[in-house]
Amino acid sequence: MLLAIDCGNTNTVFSLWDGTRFVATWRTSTEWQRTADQYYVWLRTLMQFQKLEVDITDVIISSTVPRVVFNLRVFADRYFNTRPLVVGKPDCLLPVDVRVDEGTQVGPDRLVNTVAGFDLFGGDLIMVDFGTATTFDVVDTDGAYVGGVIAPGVNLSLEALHQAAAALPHVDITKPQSVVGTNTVACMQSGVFWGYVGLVREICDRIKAERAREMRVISTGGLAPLFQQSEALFDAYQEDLTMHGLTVIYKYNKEKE
Ligand SMILES: Nc1ncnc2c1ncn2[C@@H]1O[C@H](COP(=O)(O)OP(=O)(O)O)[C@@H](O)[C@H]1O
Ligand SMILES: CC(C)(COP(=O)(O)O)[C@@H](O)C(=O)NCCC(=O)O
Ligand SMILES: [K+]
Repeated sequence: MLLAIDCGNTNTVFSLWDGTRFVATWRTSTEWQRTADQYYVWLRTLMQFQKLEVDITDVIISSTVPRVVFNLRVFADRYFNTRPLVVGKPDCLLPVDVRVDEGTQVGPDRLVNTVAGFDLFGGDLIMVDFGTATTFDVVDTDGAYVGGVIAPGVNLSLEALHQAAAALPHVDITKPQSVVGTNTVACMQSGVFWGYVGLVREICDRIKAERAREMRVISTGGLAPLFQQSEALFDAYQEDLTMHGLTVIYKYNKEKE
């Protein structure tokens, strides 16, 4: 059984994959101080709770936080006696090219999203991932990652307003009833929600114009449905995109062994 770990700047997702489907998925906050033993106790408890008696033989990791990788490697080695595949490291092969400026360390999550997108939808894609940051990954006709865009995340934008302005409260994002807010919370939600709708539309239009071709826009991440519902910004929404990409990369490396 494969354990796939997707570590973002806010949350880390663990999924068990039996070769055809995900049998379980758990989420924890990302903390680089967490030790291998802590991961194991946490995972073991959840597996017992779901009465999952499975043998984990392989581990693959994608992490946008370099510091957590050390403890996750120890975790894989100590408890599952396996050397994990770590996306972005030279010994983890990718089924697609990466065409960016020399020396650029592309976020592994963006590489994984590219692989997943190409596998599910083919080439000429814009993958939009609503994480801590909102990333746009441009997938070429042949599946290559050719760059993209990084924007502040939805919650990060709201949090920045709260942090920087004494009179602005902590606010959760929802779709506002109208553009003109008649209270502070509504004003903040409007700024971020409609600002984001504009941001996504403008960036996608400009990418398509710059590349002079039609491209499909695929969204992922917890907040993607909020924008999809009203504004039809995306051609498709794919919930477990990053996890899917991890399984594709795992299979590719197994075949190459
Ligand atoms: N389903 C959801 N509804 C609302 N907020 C969400 C949902 N999923 C994630 N978030 C929020 O979106 C932000 C990014 O989360 P996540 O996608 O896990 O980021 P990352 O991959 O960077 O760790 C966080 O602030 C998180 O609390
Ligand atoms: C842009 C990101 C912070 C997004 O991370 P996330 O929101 O998923 O935690 C991450 O992909 C990253 O650190 N990238 C490195 C720079 C680059 O991709 O060019
Ligand atoms: K992510």
